[in-house]
Amino acid sequence: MPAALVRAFNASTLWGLEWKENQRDFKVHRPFGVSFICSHANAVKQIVKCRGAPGMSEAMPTSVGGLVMNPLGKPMLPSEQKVYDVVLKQAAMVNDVKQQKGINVLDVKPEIVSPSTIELLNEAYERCGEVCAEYAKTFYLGTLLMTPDRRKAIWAIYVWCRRTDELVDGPNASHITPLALDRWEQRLEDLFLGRPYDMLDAALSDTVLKYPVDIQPFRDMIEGMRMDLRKSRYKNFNELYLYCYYVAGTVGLMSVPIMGIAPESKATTESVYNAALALGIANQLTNILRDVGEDACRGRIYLPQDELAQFGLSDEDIFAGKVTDRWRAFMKDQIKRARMFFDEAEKGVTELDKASRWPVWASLILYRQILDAIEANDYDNFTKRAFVGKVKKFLSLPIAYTQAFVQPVVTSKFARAS
Ligand SMILES: CC(C)=CCC/C(C)=C/CC/C(C)=C/CC/C(C)=C/[C@@H]1[C@@H](COP(=O)(O)OP(=O)(O)O)[C@]1(C)CC/C=C(\C)CC/C=C(\C)CCC=C(C)C
Ligand SMILES: [Mn+2]
Repeated sequence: MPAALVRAFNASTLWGLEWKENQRDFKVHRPFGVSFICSHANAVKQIVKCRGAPGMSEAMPTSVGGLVMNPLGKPMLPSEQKVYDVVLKQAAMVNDVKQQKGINVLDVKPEIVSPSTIELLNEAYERCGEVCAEYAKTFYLGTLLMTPDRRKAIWAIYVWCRRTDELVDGPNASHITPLALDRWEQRLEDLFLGRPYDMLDAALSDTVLKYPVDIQPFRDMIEGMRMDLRKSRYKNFNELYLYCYYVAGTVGLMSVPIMGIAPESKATTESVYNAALALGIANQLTNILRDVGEDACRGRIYLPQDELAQFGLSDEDIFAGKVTDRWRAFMKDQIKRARMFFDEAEKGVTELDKASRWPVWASLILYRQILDAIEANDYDNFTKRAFVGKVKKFLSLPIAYTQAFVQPVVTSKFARAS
């Protein structure tokens, strides 16, 4: 348990727990600044009491025997706690504005721009759509199921993410220095202030003006790229989780304000953000498992080193690229974990605005099938690239539709087997 601070609080009720430096007592924060010091046992009682209150999310971390547990029922890793703080801040921001203004902040703000600007912006959005279609057919397919306004906003976010990733993965990657990433971050700050540098930035600048999108996940994605520049090994899942948050969990947080939360949803805002975060993490873990061979060719191993060792595997085995029983057993474990994050994400999709559920289900089901494809390749992710064929892709659309609009009778297992 970190000495400084363990927080397991619900931002909407403002109940909180602080682990005191003496490692014995907790400070319990209550709404309106009333707080008190109490023993560990009492603090656990308090937090259990607070979680039992109506409207509390099941996705919230719980405290068991002094350990903060994650939604998967495992003790929370330090990086999970750090990321969870971001989720709470994102959700608290939305809740604050909602309370102050008494409006649904996830509604689109009206456009107040001249016709010529609208024309230029439309062109910029069109270009973003073309880039998305060119680089990511599956995501593009998902965006076609969205309302036109949301589709444009997601294209703009997609393009910014893709350009950010290209800085460290693209053809000029070998020339990219931390300074270049600092400049990219300055450009980001500028576009959030309404000062876009180019057309594609202008589309995002317009999007963040219209939707309540916070800058923090964007900054964090750049941080992920910095991490990619300085690191090619991950000691354990704690380190890998943080990387996955930076480069992919952030996409989930960026997308929620666009997708919108259903006005009739009873879930807490943070539980929806948490599910979106889980979808990003699940996607990235899947990406990593699909690309083991490709990444190894670039000298990169995005797998927890301690878990590899537990299965008697080392870097040399990855570079040798032989599918052995040890490798299969290791992969089974990794796939199981990725699926747990997909399952966690599922809980949040139903809470999204009705019009957004279909595309999100579609992308979830499609991405999850890559894990099935790795299994079908007998875990050979060294020489074979797992992919979902066109027929399966199109068959996923009605399944996603059923999940989104009909009573959700299709379970994750059924969707996987399709
Ligand atoms: C409540 C709830 C479940 C809400 C849904 C929230 C939501 C829409 C989440 C989306 C999560 C998502 C799509 C994450 C993307 C993860 C990802 C693929 C990250 C990639 C990182 C780096 O990986 P790597 O370098 O190993 O991979 P490549 O070989 O380079 O591909 C990224 C490349 C970072 C950049 C991410 C993107 C370019 C994708 C951004 C996608 C969107 C904005 C589209 C989201 C749209 C739909 C329809 C889900
Ligand atoms: Mn990449």
